[in-house]
Amino acid sequence: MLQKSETLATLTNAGVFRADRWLVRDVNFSISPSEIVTLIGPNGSGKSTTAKMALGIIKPDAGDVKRRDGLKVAYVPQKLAIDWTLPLTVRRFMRLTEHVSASDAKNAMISTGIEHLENAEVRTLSGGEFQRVMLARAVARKPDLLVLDEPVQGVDFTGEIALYDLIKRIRDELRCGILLISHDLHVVMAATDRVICLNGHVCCSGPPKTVASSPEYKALFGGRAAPTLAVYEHHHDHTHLPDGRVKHSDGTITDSCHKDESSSDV
Ligand SMILES: Nc1ncnc2c1ncn2[C@@H]1O[C@H](COP(=O)(O)OP(=O)(O)OP(=O)(O)O)[C@@H](O)[C@H]1O
Repeated sequence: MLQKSETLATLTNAGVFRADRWLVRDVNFSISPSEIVTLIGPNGSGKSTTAKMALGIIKPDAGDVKRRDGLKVAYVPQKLAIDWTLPLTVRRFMRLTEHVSASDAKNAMISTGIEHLENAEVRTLSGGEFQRVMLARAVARKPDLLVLDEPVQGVDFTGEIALYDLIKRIRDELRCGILLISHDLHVVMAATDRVICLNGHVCCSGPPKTVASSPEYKALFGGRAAPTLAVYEHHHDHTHLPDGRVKHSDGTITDSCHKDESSSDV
């Protein structure tokens, strides 16, 4: 277990093996209080699997995952299995399955701007409203680590910026670490401290490049968002074999995704 003053979660060479293959392998990163880390990568690259390791939902088959002692986590998954034929108000949904006080639920609704939806039926909400309700529900738990899997799905561009602004504000208010998952390079994003690019393993990681000078982005996201908007460019030019080795676009196979680090050409 990590001590109170240390990082919230640390993954060291962590990997998950299922159905005769590594879903992710050799994942190394940590997340600290008040830090926003974004996992990006194509579909099926292991973003959700990695986040679930950080949360403790999945145990690593290789390497190690350490979480701070007593860490309180909240997770907004990509999909929710809820029977929407049942009538359910936002107020009830906020406290369903969680030990959340009425006042914490109310405060979370206020801080996420959904107070006016308190008596609305969940099944009638728009995509963007539902995302906010999900976020409010997670915030009400006052987590140390908040994991949001594709938080902007179904949200338009203007709504995306508002949602990212909100995520940043939540980080400032709760001083929690936030692990975001996105497969969309174009929305990597106004408030990210660090980007981790996954493709079965960590391809690269670091602070996102600022694209404040790009007129297309300014036009899309507006002057206020442009200075903090970032994009991370990366080309996935290799695939991962079931045994963990890497096949490059020229057909060579090595142990590492960066060819110059290892070469066992076949
Ligand atoms: N329990 C499991 N058994 C076998 N394969 C699995 C299991 N869970 C996930 N996978 C596979 O592992 C890969 C990574 O899945 P994961 O959900 O982590 O990807 P992702 O990067 O979050 O994808 P997306 O962007 O599509 O949400 C996928 O190919 C998926 O089909």
